[in-house]
Amino acid sequence: MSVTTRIQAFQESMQPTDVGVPGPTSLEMARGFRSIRADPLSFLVAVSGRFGDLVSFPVPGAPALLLNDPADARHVLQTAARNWRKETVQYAALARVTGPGLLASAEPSWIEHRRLAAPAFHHQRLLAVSDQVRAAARDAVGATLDRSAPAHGRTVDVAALTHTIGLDAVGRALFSTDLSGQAQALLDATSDAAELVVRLGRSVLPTAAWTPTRTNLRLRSARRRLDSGAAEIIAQRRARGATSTHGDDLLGLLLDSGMTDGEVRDELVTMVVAGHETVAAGLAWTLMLLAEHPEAQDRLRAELADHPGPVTLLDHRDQLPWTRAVIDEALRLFPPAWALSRRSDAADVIGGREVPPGTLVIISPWLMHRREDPWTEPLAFRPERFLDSGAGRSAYLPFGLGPRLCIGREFALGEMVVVLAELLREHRVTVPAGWSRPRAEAKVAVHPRGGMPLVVTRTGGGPA
Ligand code: HEM
Repeated sequence: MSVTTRIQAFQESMQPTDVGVPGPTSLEMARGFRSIRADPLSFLVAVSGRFGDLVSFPVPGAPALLLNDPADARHVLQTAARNWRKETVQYAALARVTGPGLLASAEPSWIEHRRLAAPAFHHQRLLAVSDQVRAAARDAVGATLDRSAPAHGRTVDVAALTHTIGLDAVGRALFSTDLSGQAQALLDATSDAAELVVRLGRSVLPTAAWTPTRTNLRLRSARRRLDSGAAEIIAQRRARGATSTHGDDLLGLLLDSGMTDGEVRDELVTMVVAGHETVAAGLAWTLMLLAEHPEAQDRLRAELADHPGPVTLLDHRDQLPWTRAVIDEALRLFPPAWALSRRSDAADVIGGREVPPGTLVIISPWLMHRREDPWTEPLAFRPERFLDSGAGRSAYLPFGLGPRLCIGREFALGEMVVVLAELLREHRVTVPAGWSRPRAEAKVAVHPRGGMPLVVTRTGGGPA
């Protein structure tokens, strides 16, 4: 190929592919670059308001589309899932921390690891670890609030509290390990890694992992710290020895599966990253909504009073329907996973348009959950929506859809119910004087910027 032909081919590959879908121009994107980066959630809301359910972004090469029609999302994530893989910048960035673990893997062989891990999330196992999750919640609530929540109330950053519980619950339930010795180091390393992953996922030019940029160096340091945490957990378990098996928790299943230590490490770090930040953020927003809606909180406390026995990770929709509806509605308004991305292997039809191989799509639960159809008054907090017929469920995907649906869904929902029960049975949360909501910041999870300061008051049990 001549130099001129090569230059022409390069120039063509740098042109956006027009598939006849409206969207912002390159100039608009360039002008809005800083604000888009600072607040991608508002950007997504603005472009879908302006261009509708299918929006095209002016990127070089194959099309990049934002899909906000529930039927299109279902097509990509479920019906045609085989054609839409996780081969995207976001997942490549995540894989720099987690390796090709379950969450980031774009390979069809992901299914083998999913099958190996699945028994750790089966119903029987979740029932068995309910005590551990309850203990994680009780210990953290006790340590934070017994000191600091007198009868007249005290302001507490509940986001920090839910982070501690989230990490401890993963450690106890999935690895039968007390992570408290390395909790701060793991929390710091995962939050550093998460921040850097987001930065890499949003950067315009991909940087090779070996280039000594500041981000790469910091990422390497976070990864080293996570590696050493994971290595310690694996070594401790191996040191216990195995009679016939290493145990029936997730770590035992992985060690018995014949995976290499490197592969076990990837799954372990995946579960730490995917399993604590999301639940912690979801709980912090749930507590905020309950503090803003005291009547909903009183109803929840009354429901708990009618159910004095220990709460398990399962059966809460029957036993504590209001509590569960509150969680469902909080995950609608503040879905921790705010954007899912996929790339097509082969040509397909999306929203009636033919799209070529290599098309990137972004599906945002944050946007989908704010659609006026089917959600009436979508910004209002109304847990009742989830008590009845299931209206709106087609546009509800806090845990994704299809074969890549969150493996930790039942664990996460159960953990959230357990934590609310442990905290709110004997405490009330209210908003501090001069309250304004923390900004929703889109990192790996949508989390409250600067924490979630709420006033926690001891009630001594029963509705406040
Ligand atoms: C409220 C809490 C949680 C939310 C909102 C959430 C959300 C999600 C979503 C949306 C996906 C699909 C991503 C995609 O399709 O691109 C996902 C996948 C995943 N989640 Fe969760 N998650 C939560 C809790 C957890 C927990 C507690 C764990 C583990 C302990 C976990 C582990 C995973 C894993 C391993 C995957 C990848 C599954 C696969 O591809 O086979 N998540 N999660």
